[in-house]
Amino acid sequence: MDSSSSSSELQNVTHLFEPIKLKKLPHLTHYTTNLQPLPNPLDHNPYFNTLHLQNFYITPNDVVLSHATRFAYRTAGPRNNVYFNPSDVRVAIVTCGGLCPGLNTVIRELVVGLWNLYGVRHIFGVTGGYRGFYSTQPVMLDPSVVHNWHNKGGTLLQTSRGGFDLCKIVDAIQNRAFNQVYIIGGDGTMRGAVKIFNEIRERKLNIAVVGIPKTVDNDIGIIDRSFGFQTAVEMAQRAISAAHVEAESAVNGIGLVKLMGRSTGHIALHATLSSRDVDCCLIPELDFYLEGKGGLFEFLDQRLKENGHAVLVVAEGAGQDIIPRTDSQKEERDESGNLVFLDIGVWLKSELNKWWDREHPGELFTVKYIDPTYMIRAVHANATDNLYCTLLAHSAIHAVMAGYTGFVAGPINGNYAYIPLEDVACAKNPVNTRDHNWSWVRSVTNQPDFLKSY
Ligand SMILES: Nc1ncnc2c1ncn2[C@@H]1O[C@H](COP(=O)(O)OP(=O)(O)O)[C@@H](O)[C@H]1O
Ligand SMILES: O=P(O)(O)OC[C@H]1O[C@](O)(COP(=O)(O)O)[C@@H](O)[C@@H]1O
Ligand SMILES: [Mg+2]
Repeated sequence: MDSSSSSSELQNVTHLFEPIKLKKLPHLTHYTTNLQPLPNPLDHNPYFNTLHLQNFYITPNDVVLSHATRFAYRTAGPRNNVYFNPSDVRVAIVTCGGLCPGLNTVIRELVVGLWNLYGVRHIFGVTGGYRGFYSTQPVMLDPSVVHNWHNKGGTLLQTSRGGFDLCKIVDAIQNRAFNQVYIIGGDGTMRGAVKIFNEIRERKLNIAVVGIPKTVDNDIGIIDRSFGFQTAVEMAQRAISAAHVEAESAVNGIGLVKLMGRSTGHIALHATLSSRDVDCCLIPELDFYLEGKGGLFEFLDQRLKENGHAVLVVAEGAGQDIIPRTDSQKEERDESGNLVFLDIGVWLKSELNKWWDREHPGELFTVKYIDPTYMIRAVHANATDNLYCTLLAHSAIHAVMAGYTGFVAGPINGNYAYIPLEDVACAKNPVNTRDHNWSWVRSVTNQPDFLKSY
């Protein structure tokens, strides 16, 4: 008899059955009147034989579970009924914040999906980020305009930071008679999107607002990961590989790579784990120090003695507290209000050189500093990210056509779901330096824990 099925082996798992709460999604019918459900136009789409495909439409019983939070979310996909007549739909698509591989794919798939799946014909791109709503003319988009956009990096709609003027944005949405607004952006953008959604709800307008989370840093919570992240990690690995070659080819060579990661070190962590050439990975979530017992210099000294070279990866937001700043530098912000960082890579390189001259005067030593910052995000998405972008765009379209609003589409435990916009705007996604992933990094690098023992 299989011992795993013996009753003596069974364990009490009642904690698995604690109640799970379903996250409610805002729907246009919650605050507007005279909206009637219509049959889904997919019923007559030659490519989707909805009558013969079993369980084609998602029902209210279909949910995606988040094991971490014990919440259930509505499953993404087409619904039986829609709340927009395709011929009345006027779509606005906007990209905001920094670049991320896959932005153009999402735009392309929104346009093609709306056009081919639902027969929507009035689709516009708002150019240059949030400010574009009130400062530029929207551009008309159709499948012929966007057909090859998935092969291009950046955003062909252009983007920007700052320029968020709630009243002007919602007035412009109203004046241009947009009734579906697709907002692609990061954490800052999602906070703006919540305000736009609330204002539209306040004005009782029949306009759906959806957020499509974009962040190369992977700093948005709840969803499994953001699109473009895998592509960025792949590009980061190339920089690490070059740093390794440079370090190995020098006497006492250090290869230093600075990677993106404003407040989270996911790119640095994943590139470190997948490259295996890294001796130490420094991220914003982990305080570190240079001098003394357990510090970075002591560790590198040892590595150079053992291996003759070392590779150091640092996320841009790491160590910002230990770089000396002038009073004006402490106040400096970008247009969106994000603190302007000092260059941790440049500072570390200079401190490393000073340390070596002090401790090992006259001995050969080289630091090769590689800053691939924009190279890792200014590329088109790889195959996995392109597929992800496509599913995201289609998920967003199905829910908006079904009348949902104030939500974000994204994968949870590998399943596409709809999440209230407000939840996503508040959810950060820091690297947990107390979990097994970080222990794994340390076991790969053997780097210090930087916990001072005195
Ligand atoms: N709290 C906020 N409320 C309203 N708009 C915001 C907020 N934070 C950022 N934004 C706007 O969102 C856009 C993108 O924000 P930013 O932080 O630059 O990039 P990201 O969305 O990629 O994090 C900018 O136009 C910015 O003005
Ligand atoms: O020079 P820019 O365009 O402001 O972008 C730099 C920033 O963009 C980021 O990739 C994050 O951008 P988002 O906040 O737009 O996701 C950070 O890693 C970096 O600090
Ligand atoms: Mg951001």
